[in-house]
Amino acid sequence: MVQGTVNWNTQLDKEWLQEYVDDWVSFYRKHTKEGKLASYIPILGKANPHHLGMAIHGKNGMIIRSGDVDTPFTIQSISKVISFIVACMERGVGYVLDRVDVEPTGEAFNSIMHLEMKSLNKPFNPFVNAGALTITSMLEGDTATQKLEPIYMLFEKMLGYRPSLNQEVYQSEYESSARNRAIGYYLIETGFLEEDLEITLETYFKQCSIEVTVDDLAKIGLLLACDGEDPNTGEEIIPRQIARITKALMLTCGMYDASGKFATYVGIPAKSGVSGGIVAVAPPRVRNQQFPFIEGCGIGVFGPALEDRGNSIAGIRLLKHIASQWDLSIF
Ligand SMILES: NC(=O)CC[C@H](N)C(=O)O
Repeated sequence: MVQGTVNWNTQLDKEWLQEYVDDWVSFYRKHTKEGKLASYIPILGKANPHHLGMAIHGKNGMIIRSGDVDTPFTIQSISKVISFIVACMERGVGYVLDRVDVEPTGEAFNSIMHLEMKSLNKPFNPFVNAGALTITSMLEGDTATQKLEPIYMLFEKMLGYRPSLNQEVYQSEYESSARNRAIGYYLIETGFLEEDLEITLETYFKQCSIEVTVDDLAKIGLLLACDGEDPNTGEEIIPRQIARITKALMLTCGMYDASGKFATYVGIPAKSGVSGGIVAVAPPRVRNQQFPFIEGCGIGVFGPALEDRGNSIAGIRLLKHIASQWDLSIF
């Protein structure tokens, strides 16, 4: 990366950054060949495995988009970030964290084995399925529609529009739900589920089936980079304490059992989903003023070919490259 007195704010800077990012995206697109589509939800297995797209939204208003940015995809596990935030806003942080822990598992997101093996005091964290189902079960309301409404309202505030549900993906998840049901029954038996299992699963599968784009993820990332304050108006959309806990959880548990490696080699909070999305949060940095997006940015990535942990294979490598080029690590 060329350094010097560049302030990375002008049109020329933008063109320059755009060229770099286009090169990186087309280079890492080749890595999609090494990944596999998630097929345990049959419809996700129909995505184009060679897609790779990225959007970066900076606090300074700069937006860089590259690759397959116009393909919508379902948000999947990234919705666990939103349901966690909504649950904390509705019930209070204390209530939520009394019932779901904040520890990484080192196991797959949908592992059942670890629930019993590690003598469950409470589900390990809000981003593994056991924790996410518990969180969804505590959302206010008696029906899935009522529970989802505050989630949609938060999306609307963050994105500037109300995203829609992909009915086909919802149906596909519903029809292949044996493992999530098994986790749900375990949560009933251990007393963690606060709502009827059918309503919880309907809400959970619907929150996972909300359709977004890389720009939407980048906006969510930017809002978290700004500790929950709208970067344009300064309005508090997510209380600061909740935004900060969310980022800590993303860093420690957001990339499933690859979270340690992601924290080590990329060094920013992120959350992925099995449809191939990743939202990453680059908070403002105080050092190295010569780098772009020094005031902070949100990054949205989409690349449906996954590595064996369930994260976008090309997406992770692309983020690792950008983080090292632009010195994004928070450490
Ligand atoms: N990791 C994911 O994105 C998983 C979400 C998916 N809906 C599931 O529950 O299995």
